[in-house]
Amino acid sequence: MSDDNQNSVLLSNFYLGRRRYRVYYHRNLIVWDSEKPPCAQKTVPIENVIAVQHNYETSTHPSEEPRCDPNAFTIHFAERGEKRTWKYNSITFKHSDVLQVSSWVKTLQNHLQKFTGRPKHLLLFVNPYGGKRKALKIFEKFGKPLFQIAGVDVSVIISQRQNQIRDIIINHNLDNYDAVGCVGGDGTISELFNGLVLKECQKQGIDPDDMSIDLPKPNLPIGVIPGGSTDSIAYCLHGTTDVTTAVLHIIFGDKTGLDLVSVYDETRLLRLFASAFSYGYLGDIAYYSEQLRWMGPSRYEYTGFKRIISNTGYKGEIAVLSENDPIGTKCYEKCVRCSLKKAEDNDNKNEGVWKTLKGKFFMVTAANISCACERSPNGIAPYSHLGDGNMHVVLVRHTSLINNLRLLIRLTRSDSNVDDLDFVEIHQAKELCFRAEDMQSRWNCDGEIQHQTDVRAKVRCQLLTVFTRGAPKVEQNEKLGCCSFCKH
Ligand SMILES: Nc1ncnc2c1ncn2[C@@H]1O[C@H](COP(=O)(O)OP(=O)(O)OP(=O)(O)O)[C@@H](O)[C@H]1O
Repeated sequence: MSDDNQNSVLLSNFYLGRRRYRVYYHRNLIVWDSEKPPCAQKTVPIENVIAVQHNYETSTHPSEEPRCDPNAFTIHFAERGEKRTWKYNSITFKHSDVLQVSSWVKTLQNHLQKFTGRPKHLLLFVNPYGGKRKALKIFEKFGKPLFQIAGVDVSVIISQRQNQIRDIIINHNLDNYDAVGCVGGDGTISELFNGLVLKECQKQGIDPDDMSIDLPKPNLPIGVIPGGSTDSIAYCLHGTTDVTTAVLHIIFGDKTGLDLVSVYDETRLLRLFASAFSYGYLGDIAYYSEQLRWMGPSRYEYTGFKRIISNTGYKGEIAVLSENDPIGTKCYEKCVRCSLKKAEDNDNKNEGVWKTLKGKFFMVTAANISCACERSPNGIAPYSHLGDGNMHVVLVRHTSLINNLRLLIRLTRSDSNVDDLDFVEIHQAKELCFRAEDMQSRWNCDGEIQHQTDVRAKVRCQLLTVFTRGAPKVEQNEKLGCCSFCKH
């Protein structure tokens, strides 16, 4: 914001119904307080304002265009709700002097134009198949009205098959859009960013199968609106799976860098993931639950229970490339660790030391983010950051059924982690290499099944730009979790 905007002052008395309010705008804050008791003051930073509009009078006949009411204007804004959410609110002020009204509207609209990162033309993919199959309803009810108020022109594409979103992104010209987004779960988001990175590779003539090459950064930011079953990526980005919060995060236009991890077999790039890449228990859940999709999200509880009872261990060898970076802080809004990485302008030169670990594992998980979700409020890797250039490799040794249950109970609680269990090891890594021995499981890659077992993976620091203001810190007395088995 320029100094001009910082210093400009507006002060007027407006009416809200019959009550008179003193309203002023100074230093990017809109403040109103009632003149008579009960006194109530409200402050809205301009960055939380969605739109400022003249009011329209309802026409008396359907053929008549609604007429502008020159004596009233509305401020549409966002404010903090419960449990890390944002909610929408609005206030309409009236004044007998039309000049007062138009001066406020003009000034505030001018100030809003300074937020140049706010998207104007959004291409939004809706997956009608994921989660409880309500993604379209979610968009119609929570997304569309807010985007309309904010003046975001949204083009909606409803996906009709698996991988269609990825194919559309790769094969169509997206020059008319300044952002892309989706309503869906982790698999839908994965299609979106896999498509964007491959498109950029095509454009720049880069071979995506060459692991030693830096992958190009897509130039379109992405918006993530939860509409799947687990919605772990949305939860980690926004701190909640509340849809209104996700939509407001797109409208605000604030962005952050998200690491992606590219996974290869011997010859080619298999896929990029943003959340978790998991072998053994969670790989089996992805594989067996896909056949029970008709059950909705509860398929994960059902398959999870069956797999835990079977307590299968898988032998394998894993090598991790680690730098001597300390683990121990959580990733919240305005994360210092992630912003330092951004400033370093990471060039993916992965220096560090390779460590090799062998054994029989109940589960091997590479977590690019904490993988928290509604059912696992801390996630399997609570200290994994959105954009610090590292993944956390969580190794769960094959052990007793009781220990597996201890692990799962810990995962579902908001007051405990898994890192102090003696059969769990966590390694911070920039690269990993896995080789399966004898009996083989599958990999679960952001919820999608990957059948190749012997793989290599490499973190691509802040390859993706996503709309979010980040997840605020959880208050001590806030309860976010429930108790059921979790997919991640
Ligand atoms: N019209 C469609 N018909 C069938 N599959 C589709 C369609 N559109 C998208 N898909 C596929 O649906 C799969 C599931 O989507 P998604 O991952 O978003 O939901 P989910 O698995 O319920 O949620 P989560 O991954 O958060 O647990 C993805 O693999 C996606 O490619």
